[in-house]
Parts: sequence; C-alpha cells; structure tokens
Amino acid sequence: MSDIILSTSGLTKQFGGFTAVNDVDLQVKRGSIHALIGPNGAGKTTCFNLLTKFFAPSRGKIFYNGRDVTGRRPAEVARLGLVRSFQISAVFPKLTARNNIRIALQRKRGNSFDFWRSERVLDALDEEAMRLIQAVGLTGYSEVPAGELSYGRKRALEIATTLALDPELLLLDEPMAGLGQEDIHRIEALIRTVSAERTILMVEHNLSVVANLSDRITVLARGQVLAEGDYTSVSRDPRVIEAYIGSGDHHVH
Ligand SMILES: Nc1ncnc2c1ncn2[C@@H]1O[C@H](COP(=O)(O)OP(=O)(O)OP(=O)(O)O)[C@@H](O)[C@H]1O
Repeated sequence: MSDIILSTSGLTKQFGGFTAVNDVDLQVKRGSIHALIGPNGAGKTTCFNLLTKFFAPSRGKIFYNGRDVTGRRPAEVARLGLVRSFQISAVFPKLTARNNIRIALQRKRGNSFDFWRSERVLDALDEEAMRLIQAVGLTGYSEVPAGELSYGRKRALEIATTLALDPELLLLDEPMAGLGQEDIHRIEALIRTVSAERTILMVEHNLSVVANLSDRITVLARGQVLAEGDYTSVSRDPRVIEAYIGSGDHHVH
C-alpha cells in the first residue's frame, strides 16, 4: 500500500475569471496530521471543498488511495473512507448526544427495513455510541440535548458523529473556530488521540495548534502552494512570513 493516501495534481478552481486554487499538487502521507494554512483568502476553504467533492475542480485530479476520485460524488468518497467533519449545525440540537451519534452510526450502516426491527442491532449501536461518547470525553453528557452542550462539547460531539463513519482520512475544517482556550486544549488533545488510527487533514487558523499537532504543513497563498514542511521550517520561511504580513494577517509569529 502506498505511503500517500491522498494526492492532487494540478488542482485548479476558477470562479468566473478568478483563480481561487491554482495548480495545487498536494501529497498527504498515510497516518500523518497534515495542515493546510495560509493567510485570509489563500484558497484553503476552496481547496478543502474540492477535496471533499463539494466543488468540482476546473482542472486537475484528486487521487485517494491510488484511485482517481475526481469525478466521484461526495457520498461516494465518504463511503471510500474520506470523510469531512460537518458543521455544528449538522448536529440535531433537540436530540441527546447519544442519539446524535446513533443516527450517525445508522447512516453508516444504511437503513434497511430489517435493521429497524432488530433489537440486537440497536443494542450494538448503543454500545458503539457509548464507546464514541467516551472516546471524545463526553462521558456524563450522553443524555444531554446537543443544543445544551457548551461550544467545545458540541465540537467534540461533532467529531464523534464524524468518527461514527470510521473515516480512514478525516478532513477537519477549522476545528478550533469559535472555541475558547480551554476547549482548544481539549479538542487539540482529542484530535491527537483520534489521529492514532487514521490520517487527518485540517484547515486551521490557530497556528499554535497547527504547530503542536501537524507532522506536515502546506502553506497556500493566492491559491498556490507557497511552502511545505514541518512547522519550524515553514514558519521561518521568508516567503511565508511575507505572505502573512502582506495580507495583514500577523499571526504566523
Ligand atoms: N463561491 C465563490 N465564488 C467566487 N469567489 C470565491 C468563492 N469562494 C471563494 N472565492 C474566492 O476565492 C478566494 C479564496 O477563498 P477561500 O475561502 O478558499 O480562502 P481561505 O484561504 O479559506 O480564506 P479564509 O482564511 O479567509 O477562510 C477568495 O478570494 C474568495 O473571495
């Protein structure tokens, strides 16, 4: 099996005459935590949306486990194991944490008629749901409606519903967005824990989190790959520093 789980070649996305992602060659190593960073407007979110098939590229190809998935639909790549985290709004606020996870687990298995009638399957789902609750540190909150959880716990629940799909490659879109310092530490630890069994690719603005978690970092600027490497090397790269300063986005230091 190849060392590279996900790669792109010449990935390009144009909106009208504007090129948001320009000829990006990306290689994500199996088992790594890989971060996509860059100043505002660099094309990170667009790139993420291309990888998760929310957008079709204007040019270029995406390979997942050696397979060309460029033309595949989002649900298809999700079934192959490439799963994006969903926004918090995708969590049903009135349902308990446990039931939200159960629904995610049911989605993975598919809703066959038999399935609904089998007590045994439902019990197995409950067991699996409780395992995930524990894994993301929500023990004691399983019966709390998702809407009443703190922001950080909602994020943990959202990660749990994504893990319910058992992704081989987990794509996280700004997992720290909107979190306070304490929750950031908690979610950071959670990402490290769940990375043990899978590959993680994340877009993240919080550079201290990126520094702590990432094995490899790709820096985008104006839609192109500007630099690549570990945090020490990219944060010292004069082109990276200049791109952040030029954009008025000073937090690379
Ligand atoms: N649907 C769209 N239509 C037109 N232009 C778009 C669209 N989506 C993104 N863009 C433009 O593409 C560029 C890259 O945007 P993108 O959101 O990918 O950047 P980003 O690196 O994620 O930025 P940020 O850090 O601010 O979230 C921006 O100039 C943006 O205005």
